[in-house]
Amino acid sequence: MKEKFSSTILQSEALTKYLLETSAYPREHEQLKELRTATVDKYEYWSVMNVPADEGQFISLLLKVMNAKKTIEVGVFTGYSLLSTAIALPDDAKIVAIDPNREAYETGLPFIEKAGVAHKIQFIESDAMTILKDFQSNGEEGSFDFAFVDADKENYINYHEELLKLVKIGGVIAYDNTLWAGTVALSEDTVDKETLEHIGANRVHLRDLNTFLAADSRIELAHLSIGDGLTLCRRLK
Ligand SMILES: C[S@@+](CC[C@H](N)C(=O)[O-])C[C@H]1O[C@@H](n2cnc3c(N)ncnc32)[C@H](O)[C@@H]1O
Repeated sequence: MKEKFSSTILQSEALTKYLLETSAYPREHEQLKELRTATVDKYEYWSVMNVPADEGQFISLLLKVMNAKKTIEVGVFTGYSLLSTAIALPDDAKIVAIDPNREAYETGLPFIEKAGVAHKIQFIESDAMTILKDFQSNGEEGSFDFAFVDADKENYINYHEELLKLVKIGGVIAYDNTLWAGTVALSEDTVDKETLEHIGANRVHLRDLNTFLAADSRIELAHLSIGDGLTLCRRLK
C-alpha cells in the first residue's frame, strides 16, 4: 500500500488541535493572535508558512533561557516567528530579519508596531545569502546569539556554513521544517504520485540537511518534533 503524508507530525489532527487549544492559544500574545488571523485572511492556504503558536512559544522560552540579545532571522513572511522573537528579547536587543518579500512583512508590521517592539528589528529586503556574506565582511563574525532559518530549503546547508561564522561559540542556529510533514521518513517508491508532487523537492533537501547536520562535529544537535520539525544546533567551535 502507498503511504500518504499527514499535515501534522503528531499522532493525529485531534492531538495537534488539543495541544494548540489547551496550552498554546490561551497564552498567545494578543498581537501574535492578530497577526496569525490577518495572515489567514490574506494568504489563506499559505498562512501555514507561519510557525504554529506552540513553536513560537518554544522559541520565545529558549531565547529567554539563553539571555539572547542579538539574533538573525532568515525567512520572515508575515513575521509570526519574528514577532515571537521580538516580544521575548529585551528592549535593547537587535534582530536582523531578512526576506525578499517586503509585502508579506508589511502585512505583519502593524501588529509588530502595536506590540511596541518594532525598534528591535532591522528588516532587510533581500536574498539572505548576500547579506550573510556582507555581515562577515563588516566584522559581524561571532556576534549573534541565535539564528532562526525558515526560508528556501535548498540553501539550508549553505546558510549553515555562513551562520556558523556569524553565530558565537555557544550560540544556537535553529532550522525549521526539518521533518517536512513527516515525509523525510518516506521513500520515493512507497509514496503515491499525488503526495510526491505535493511535497516536492524539499523532502530531499531536508533529508540531505538532516544527514549533514548529524555528522557535523562543529555543533551539538537536538532534532525536535515540534511544529513541522525544528533542529537546534549549538555551535561548539
Ligand atoms: C515559511 S516562510 C517564513 C515564515 C516565518 N518564519 C513565520 O513564522 O511567519 C518562508 C519565507 O522565506 C522567504 N525566502 C525565500 N527565499 C529566501 C531567500 N533566499 N532569502 C531570504 N528569505 C527567503 C520567503 O519569501 C518566505 O517569506
